[in-house]
Amino acid sequence: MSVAHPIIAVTGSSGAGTSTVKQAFSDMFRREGIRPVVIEGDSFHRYDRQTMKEKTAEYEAQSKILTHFGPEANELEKLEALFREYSERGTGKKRLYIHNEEEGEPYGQAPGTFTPWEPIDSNSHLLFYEGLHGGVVTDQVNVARYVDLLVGVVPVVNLEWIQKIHRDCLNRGYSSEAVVQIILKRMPDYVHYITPQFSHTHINFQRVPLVDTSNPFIARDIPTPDESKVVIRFRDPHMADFPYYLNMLKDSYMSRANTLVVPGGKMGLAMEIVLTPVIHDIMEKKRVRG
Ligand SMILES: Nc1ncnc2c1ncn2[C@@H]1O[C@H](COP(=O)(O)OP(=O)(O)OP(=O)(O)O)[C@@H](O)[C@H]1O
Ligand SMILES: O=C(CO)[C@H](O)[C@H](O)COP(=O)(O)O
Repeated sequence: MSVAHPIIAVTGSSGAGTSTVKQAFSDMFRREGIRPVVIEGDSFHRYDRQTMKEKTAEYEAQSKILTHFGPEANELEKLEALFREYSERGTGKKRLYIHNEEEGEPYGQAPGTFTPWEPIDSNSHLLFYEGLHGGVVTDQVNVARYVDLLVGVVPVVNLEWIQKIHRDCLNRGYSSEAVVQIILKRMPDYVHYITPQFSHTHINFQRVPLVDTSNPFIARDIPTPDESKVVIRFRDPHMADFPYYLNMLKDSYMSRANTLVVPGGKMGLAMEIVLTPVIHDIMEKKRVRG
């Protein structure tokens, strides 16, 4: 945690919608005049796509499993070191993992490769992380302890899978069968390294569909925002101004003392209403400290 160099992290599984939520944050940052340094979680993968394929085969030959959810396929020590360095000095290094042709074009790089490490803007107001491991804690690393605001994005799992299958087939060139195989293979790492993070988060946004998603593997469409609700859970209810939220968000209600439910179509607005005061507070403390 750092008053001078705060870190905001959005953590969630692959297909949860963290990239979509990143857009909501970038709108808030723009409106508030905040200059973030943006870190993508996938840039901390340990291997490029070709090496990952080779390593996966080596693991399988030894009856072991290597997946992008677990510590062996990610440089979690480097992620922790970046968060530590940023929170102490506001400096560090970043790179990108290129998923497809479109992402690679500006860099002249092929899908499945990394851009070179480069120093981050040393005049940023805060670090914003979006990805798989923003709140990870293992025997070796504790990334969560450096994060000033940790937000979980967690659709119920059937919806998460539908979103992943759609995105990977449409934008990343995978077949639906290949995505199902990846989901299956990642399950142990999902349980051990992804879900425990949602106990460290300050706020979770969980999208719950109101249409039948009982067989996510044949679903043709992602349930729309209007076909869903969003459950927003605060670890510390004292950080929440529930009367304000209930007043601002039509048709919202509380389902528990620390939990707000809003219509799915209001997810963006709810994020803005809930998170803008928290971000203001972080920036105000930074300003007062000078
Ligand atoms: N609230 C939402 N309502 C409708 N569709 C959504 C919502 N959030 C995400 N999606 C859809 O789900 C898919 C996955 O979302 P997104 O790419 O943001 O996931 P991600 O968590 O960033 O995945 P990865 O970490 O693998 O990049 C996208 O097709 C996106 O349009
Ligand atoms: O979603 C993921 C992790 O968040 C991807 O599976 C991972 O980044 C590997 O990507 P690719 O299959 O494009 O090489």
